[in-house]
Amino acid sequence: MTPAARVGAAIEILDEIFAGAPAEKALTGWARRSRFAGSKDRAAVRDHVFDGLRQRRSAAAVGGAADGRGVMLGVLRLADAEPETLFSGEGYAPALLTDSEKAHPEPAELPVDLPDWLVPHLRESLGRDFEETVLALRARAPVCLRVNLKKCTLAGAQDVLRRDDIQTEPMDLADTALKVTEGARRVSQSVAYRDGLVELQDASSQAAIASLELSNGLKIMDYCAGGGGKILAMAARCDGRFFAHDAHVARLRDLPARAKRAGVKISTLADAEAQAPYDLVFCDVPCSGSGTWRRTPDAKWRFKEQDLINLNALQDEILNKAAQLVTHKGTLVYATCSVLTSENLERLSTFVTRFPEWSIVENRQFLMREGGDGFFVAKLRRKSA
Ligand SMILES: C[S@@+](CC[C@H](N)C(=O)[O-])C[C@H]1O[C@@H](n2cnc3c(N)ncnc32)[C@H](O)[C@@H]1O
Repeated sequence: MTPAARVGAAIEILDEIFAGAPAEKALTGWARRSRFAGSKDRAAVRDHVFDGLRQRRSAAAVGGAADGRGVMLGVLRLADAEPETLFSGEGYAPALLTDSEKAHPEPAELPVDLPDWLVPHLRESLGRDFEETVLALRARAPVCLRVNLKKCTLAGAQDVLRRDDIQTEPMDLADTALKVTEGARRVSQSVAYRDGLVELQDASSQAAIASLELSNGLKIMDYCAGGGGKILAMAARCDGRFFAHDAHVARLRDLPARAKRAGVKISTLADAEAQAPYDLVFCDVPCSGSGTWRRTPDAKWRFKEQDLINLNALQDEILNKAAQLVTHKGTLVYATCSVLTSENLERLSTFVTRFPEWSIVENRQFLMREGGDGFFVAKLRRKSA
């Protein structure tokens, strides 16, 4: 496909998404209909579509219309690309720019790329960091790897990755984190990945796990384990007994293979109580994902006020249940990939008000300016411990 045809495809897909289709479904549907598109074409089209979703409002303001064409035109202008060469009207390229598109004035100020109802929530949660976070949400997220210290050093992993033409650099945020600077799409086929030397994991999550200062011999439960990213990171940092649970058991299905690759043992449990109590219960609760909206920009436009209310109730319920699984002197960890106070400190103050025997020992909000995703982590212990 020509660069212009890729832009044309992105316009078509964005229109489907704006009409209500989920982004992944629209992208897969297009790929199925477009057998001529190779893997590089699919990746380029996906990048355009995700740029359009991240910058939906600002790009529409710059492009002069809120449809796929206006948004793509705006995305290109915001990136200082030359849309005239791509909107050529030739072959599968978008139609030539109209006079009014060409003359569309630059807006004095770019709108915030968030649904209106969310703006005050985010402004209140982030205070002085609001503007910077809004800007960060417009940009692509870095691809980060976690080096498995049980198998190799950072430098050793970099060497093995280099042999597969994957270039990386260490990140300040976490002692295990590498940022991929070249060859990101080759990671999942690389020797380093296949042999369990590295896993894909955002640097803030890695830093959150490092902050737990885990010691050998602990019995640890990852209560909302999903694919198991957090328990794998914990198991790589100490020797202990590791358990993973998820309300949706099917989400744990990849974990045995990932654990094997990493050279660690993790038992999956449908009933978390079966092996309770635990020295540490980690709750990576379901959340808005606001700290990761650079990676899943469709999610921020779909997220509704009622979703936040429902999530807050679920977050409270999970904390209440998980607390009962912790040994008397043990630690309860609460984490989200969100920057919204209502999902973070507010949940913890609701919890300690209801259960005053617990107190918050430590908490940290990671922001995108530190190099990783937005992420929140807090440690709680019983006052009598
Ligand atoms: C943020 S995700 C976890 C991601 C995972 N820790 C990782 O690093 O890949 C939240 C998980 O909580 C699970 N979940 C939802 N409700 C739950 C509940 N009541 N109890 C336990 N897990 C729950 C979801 O199925 C989902 O997999």
